[in-house]
Amino acid sequence: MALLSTVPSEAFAASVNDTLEDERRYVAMLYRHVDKLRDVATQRLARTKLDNASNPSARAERDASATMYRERIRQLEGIDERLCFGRLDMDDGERRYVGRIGLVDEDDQSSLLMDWRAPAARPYYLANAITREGVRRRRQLRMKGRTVTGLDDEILDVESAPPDSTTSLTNEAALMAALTAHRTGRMQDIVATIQAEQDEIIRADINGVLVVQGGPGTGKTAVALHRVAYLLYAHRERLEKRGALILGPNATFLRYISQVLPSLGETGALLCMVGDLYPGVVATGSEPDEVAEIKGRISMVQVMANAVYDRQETPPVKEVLFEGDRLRLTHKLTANAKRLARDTLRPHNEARPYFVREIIEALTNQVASLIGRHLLVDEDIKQIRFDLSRSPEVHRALHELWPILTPEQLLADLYASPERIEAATPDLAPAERELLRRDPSAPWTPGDVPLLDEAAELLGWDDRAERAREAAQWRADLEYAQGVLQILNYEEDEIDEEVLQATALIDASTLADRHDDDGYLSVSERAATDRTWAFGHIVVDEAQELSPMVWRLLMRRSPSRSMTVVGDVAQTSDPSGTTTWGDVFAPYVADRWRLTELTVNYRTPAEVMAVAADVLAAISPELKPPRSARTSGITPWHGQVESYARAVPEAVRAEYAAVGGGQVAVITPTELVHPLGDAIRDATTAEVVVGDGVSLGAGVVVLDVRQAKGLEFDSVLVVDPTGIVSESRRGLSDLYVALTRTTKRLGVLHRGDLPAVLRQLGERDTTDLTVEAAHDRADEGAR
Ligand SMILES: Nc1ncnc2c1ncn2[C@@H]1O[C@H](COP(=O)(O)OP(=O)(O)OP(=O)(O)O)[C@@H](O)[C@H]1O
Repeated sequence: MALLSTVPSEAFAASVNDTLEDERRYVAMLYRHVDKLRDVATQRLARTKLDNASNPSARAERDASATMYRERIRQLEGIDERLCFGRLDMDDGERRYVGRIGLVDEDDQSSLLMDWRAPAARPYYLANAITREGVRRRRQLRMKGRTVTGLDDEILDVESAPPDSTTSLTNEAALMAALTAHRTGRMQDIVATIQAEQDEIIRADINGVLVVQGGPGTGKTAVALHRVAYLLYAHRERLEKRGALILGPNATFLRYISQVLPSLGETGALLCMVGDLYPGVVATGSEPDEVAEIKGRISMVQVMANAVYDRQETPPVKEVLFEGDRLRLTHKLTANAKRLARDTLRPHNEARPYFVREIIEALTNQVASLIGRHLLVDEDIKQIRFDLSRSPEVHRALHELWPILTPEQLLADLYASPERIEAATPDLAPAERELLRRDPSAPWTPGDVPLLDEAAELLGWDDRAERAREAAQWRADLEYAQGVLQILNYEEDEIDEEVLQATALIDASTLADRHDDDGYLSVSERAATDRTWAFGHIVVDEAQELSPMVWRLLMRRSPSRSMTVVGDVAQTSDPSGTTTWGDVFAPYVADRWRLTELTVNYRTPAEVMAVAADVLAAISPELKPPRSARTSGITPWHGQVESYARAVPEAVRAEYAAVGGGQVAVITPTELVHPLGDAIRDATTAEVVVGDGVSLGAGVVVLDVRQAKGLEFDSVLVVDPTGIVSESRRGLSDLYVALTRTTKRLGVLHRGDLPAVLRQLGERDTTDLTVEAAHDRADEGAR
């Protein structure tokens, strides 16, 4: 992809000025249109709220309408910023304004604004001087709030361009402005500057598994999110019914990307991490890598099957007391009942009635023999059978022989018992078995989620109705609370979700009968509460990190195998993750998956990428680094220091001053995150946040590599590279991730020798660092 400059001449700039007013008028008209649409939706919402629906179905209808109007208002608010960002002038004189949503003139149905996803808007991203696609001029509108502040024109038809105009092939001016802007802690959409190789992926066929491999900063996440917006537009009916799932690596990352889809006018996708994929379980626990690695192995499928098998017991003999008689279930009897139940090929809980029926039949025969069969008529036998099936002793025996199990119970019992672990894991070494042991009171971890899912399949566990009821209740609680807060005169956008939840506790029982129908749950809400939900499309980000067991779970949620999988096999940190895409998909789609690559790094400047390339070569000489879209003119540096506690806060102060209002990240081994965070807090006036769940807008954040996955900052200080490399089995990949989080500046601080792979860093005198920091402090004092 060529990235050429647009350098407007004076004559060209003058003509731009002439038209600026016209564009301002046009865009103002578009905003008036949007305001009108929003007013209509607001009025309809108000009217719907007044509707005193008298029966459950009318209430469900009212709530569904209210949800629809609220979504519409949210959509129109989301697209307000840079509503219109470009214009195409076609050869035949047609003008197409391109923006976030489509708007039409109500009188003549002509297009006022074309949705960026419409086929007719595509030349905006693809046309160049060689393949013009009928475009004569492409115009970028620069906006501040709702006002057009400038124009960038590209004349694609050289013949008709002003004689001294510069012809360029791409939107480089706008692209570079976007790439060098300060990071805010929230990912921005790229709708105005999507590049051709990205556009191909965004609009690729929805069917099948599409793998997008790309180095750091190549826009994989951005492309994946814009692809969801595109698919929601192009296949709205399918995705409205089945929903779209976006899976990301951690909560911080999900918050980081959470604004992108709303800014594209889409709110209908479900954002999750692996820990959320088993409804009803909050998998927030953590565990050592080696435990997670065992749980992620595909051999756990057999382990779970063994664990279930182990719960179907056949003791040598089982005695059951019934009305004073001691009945005997011999091994042969229970084994026979077990075989019959298993032969049904049903999951454990569903096969149980067959087992129970056999056992009750066997016990009925015994009781009949004890009384004397010749004395009994059919009615008596029926009565005995009935009494046995009501007997607590019989129930107890049946429970011991073939218990009804929930997935949580199966897994908790397994982890709690060395004997059960041994029985289920014949192929594990004793030390590995020991690693699986866990206290039943410990919280579930993301590694447990696919095992619970596997267990649910094996057990035939179905709690959809219960989950749906819970979700309906939750939604009802929130809406009630919202109502209360509005009575108290809060504006809707001042109400944060935690306050809502607290207020929701006021009167849960009133709510229960106000919303006794769950028919108005949105698709995402229904999908989130249903373990067996089949999504219309699944997007997986940082996909290299997923274990084989998680892939198995995801394939269950995508029977149509409609997936977009984005990742970089060079950035794999998780010991269960993958370094070869073929290995992931072969079991599910053989070789029927498509691989596409992104090759340009939009985040990391060339100076930093040159350093990271050596690390990449050390991971695997076959891996090629992406090409940086720009240089920064800033040399990445390293400094050897005696004490991190002293040097890091000074370096942070210097970097914070250097990025002037931007964001600085310290990326360091996990054990240093909190100690360094504390030391930095005392040394800077900036807001400093530390560790997971970071507030994304803070000036300084301190993270380990996993927490920094997928994020980016104006300046990155990597502290203790040797510690990062030795911290995990894939330490070099972690170092590669850490180095490539910066959009501008990179510094590396180390106590011992600099790792050889970082030899391209320019050496920096650390006394100089202290002097610079002191200088900044003096400056601040002067201000
Ligand atoms: N066409 C584009 N126009 C403007 N900005 C872009 C474009 N493509 C990518 N970017 C920006 O480049 C940065 C990196 O993008 P993104 O985070 O999607 O990359 P990634 O491939 O997912 O990176 P990583 O694998 O390192 O997490 C983001 O700030 C993104 O907005």
